[in-house]
Amino acid sequence: MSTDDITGVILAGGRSTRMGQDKGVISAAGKMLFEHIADRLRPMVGEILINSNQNASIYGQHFNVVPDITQDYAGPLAGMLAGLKAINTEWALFVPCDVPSFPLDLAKQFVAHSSQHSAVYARDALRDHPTLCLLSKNIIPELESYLAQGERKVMIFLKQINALPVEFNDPQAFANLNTPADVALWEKTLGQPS
Ligand SMILES: Nc1nc2c(ncn2[C@@H]2O[C@H](COP(=O)(O)OP(=O)(O)OP(=O)(O)O)[C@@H](O)[C@H]2O)c(=O)[nH]1
Repeated sequence: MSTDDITGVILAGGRSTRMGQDKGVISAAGKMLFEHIADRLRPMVGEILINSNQNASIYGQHFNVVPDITQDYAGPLAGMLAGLKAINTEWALFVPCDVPSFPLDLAKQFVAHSSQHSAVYARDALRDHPTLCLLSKNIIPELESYLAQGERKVMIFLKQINALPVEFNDPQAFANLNTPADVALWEKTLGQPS
């Protein structure tokens, strides 16, 4: 599998209630959060899409925007379904808009482990990070039926489809920015422009 076989999908479809405004477009360390994600993602994929349910006029200046198909904020899996249905490649690499220091070798490690699996996801020594995952389009029917049953949990779905966890060493890489305080800390520590 080459980078051209993978579309990067930035997951920015949540409500951002803890942040108080759409996380994807807040400014941090000189750029909007989704731009930090896109810059990191760009070398890993052939094309980038953004899953979002708001601010399409901002995201749309940079990338194609794909809103959720399912109703009522059904969680990140809704964004994954929308992304998988929109891509022109077999594979989608999903990264949330609020994990700006995600591993630089994310796609490389996922691809190295994907030959026997239609789904792989990240974990570190402490926890699973199921919203960072590489999924094949062929899981769409299972995902549709899971969501149609009213189920929402990403990790349970990934287990159900026998997704493979791929371990990464640095838990810091998965720092998740949910609040303005998280953003301020990230800017101070990891987010300084080099
Ligand atoms: N498409 C889509 N993505 C979602 C939804 N809810 C959360 N996400 C995404 O899932 C990832 C983790 O989101 P959370 O931080 O748990 O939820 P959030 O809505 O962004 O923020 P809070 O309202 O503060 O919980 C982010 O990339 C979100 O954009 C949803 O209903 N639809």
